[in-house]
Amino acid sequence: MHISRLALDRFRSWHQCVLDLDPGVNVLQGRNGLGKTNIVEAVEVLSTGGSHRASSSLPLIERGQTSAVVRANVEDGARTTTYEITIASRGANRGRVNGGASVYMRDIVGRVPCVTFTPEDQRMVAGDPATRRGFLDQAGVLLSPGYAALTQTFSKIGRQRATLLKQLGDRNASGPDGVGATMRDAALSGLEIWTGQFIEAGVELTKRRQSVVERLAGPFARIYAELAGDTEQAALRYDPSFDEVLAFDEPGPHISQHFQRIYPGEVARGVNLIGPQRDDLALELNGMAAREYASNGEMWTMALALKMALFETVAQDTDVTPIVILDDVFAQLDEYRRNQIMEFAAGQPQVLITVAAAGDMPELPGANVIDVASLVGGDADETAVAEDSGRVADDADARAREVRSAGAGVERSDERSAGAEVERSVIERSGEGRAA
Ligand SMILES: Nc1ncnc2c1ncn2[C@@H]1O[C@H](COP(=O)(O)OP(=O)(O)OP(=O)(O)O)[C@@H](O)[C@H]1O
Repeated sequence: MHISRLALDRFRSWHQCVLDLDPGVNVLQGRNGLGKTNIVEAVEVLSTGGSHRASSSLPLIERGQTSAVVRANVEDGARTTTYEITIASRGANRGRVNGGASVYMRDIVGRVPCVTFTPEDQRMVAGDPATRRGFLDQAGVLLSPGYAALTQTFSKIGRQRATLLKQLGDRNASGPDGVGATMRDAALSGLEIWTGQFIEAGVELTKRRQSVVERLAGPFARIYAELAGDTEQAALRYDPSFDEVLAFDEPGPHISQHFQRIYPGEVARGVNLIGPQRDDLALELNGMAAREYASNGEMWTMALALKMALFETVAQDTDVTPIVILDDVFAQLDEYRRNQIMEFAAGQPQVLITVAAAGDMPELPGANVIDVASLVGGDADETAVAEDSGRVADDADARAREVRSAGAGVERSDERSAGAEVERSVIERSGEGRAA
């Protein structure tokens, strides 16, 4: 599987951009700040519904705009499929396949798997649990069908429950009176219902994550040993907040009792004190917590092994080899580490590399080198648009090319003009939350 054409509208710094990609190695080359990472980030979002450098949709949308669109023509054997996602500042993110019916974006993600390697990957070992949860969620989307929908449901329930906890805390602070007591009773019975739903969705999410970690743990330990030498032993373990799920066949009643014990604390702070939003991954080296024990180099190797384990597991479990993204790894990593990555990436069906200076790049014979500066701007003819939709583009800032997603795929304006598709899919939003 590989992406043959990628089109971005209003995605981060790109107002419009279309680029053709080859199977094998593609190098996106251009000076700092040109938008190279933004391009590969769009692929990551299409693939996993999330980005390693944004925790919400908003930063992904061009400043001042209300939505961004990413489209990709994906080649698989003789078949071309066009995937499109619309990221909205308000309302649900949407998706379409081959210009068909609008669906939730969460129903599209996972179909074009990619694994991204960045110099910041080391943070998965040394950083805070949220970074590791981000990785776990991306792995879940790629390895566990329906995972994105489950995390969305869980987040929604979590927000509702936290709102009730805050309300109860406010009432406690202002002291009970006649009206306050009635409202407090209503909030309490609401809390009981939301707690039940929170436990149900949380247990399901915990089980999914447990299964994902179990699948990654073996390859991770093996790959680490291969990279670092057999004497070092790395291990990956899931450290769930609902640890009752690991201990009991029927964890629900035990978690419920746990919630009763922590009720005063939750009301005082107005937050959900336990649940998958507090999960972590334990990364160990020779039986010790890697965060406190491993050297910088060892942490890097662990992060690399973790990403490679994800790549290998996705390829085996889904029969689709993920696209490999190497974002900025050449400028920021030493030669030994660059070589480790390149050895792994060489020969994969598609590799996207970003690089600022040509001198930072190793010899890559046969690579498709894309000058990113040539995608920025464009002359007046290139910004011409949309005749058949009756829309005349008056977008003086249009910096690149008009694109269109339809059954026939993502097309340049010089192949077929259009534009109304983008607006249409934005309109087809439901009132749901903004995550994937
Ligand atoms: N939502 C947004 N709207 C508009 N511009 C944005 C948005 N998010 C990021 N940018 C801009 O995108 C640019 C950074 O793009 P990107 O990180 O892709 O650069 P790069 O080419 O990878 O650079 P480097 O080589 O330094 O890593 C910055 O100028 C930033 O201000």
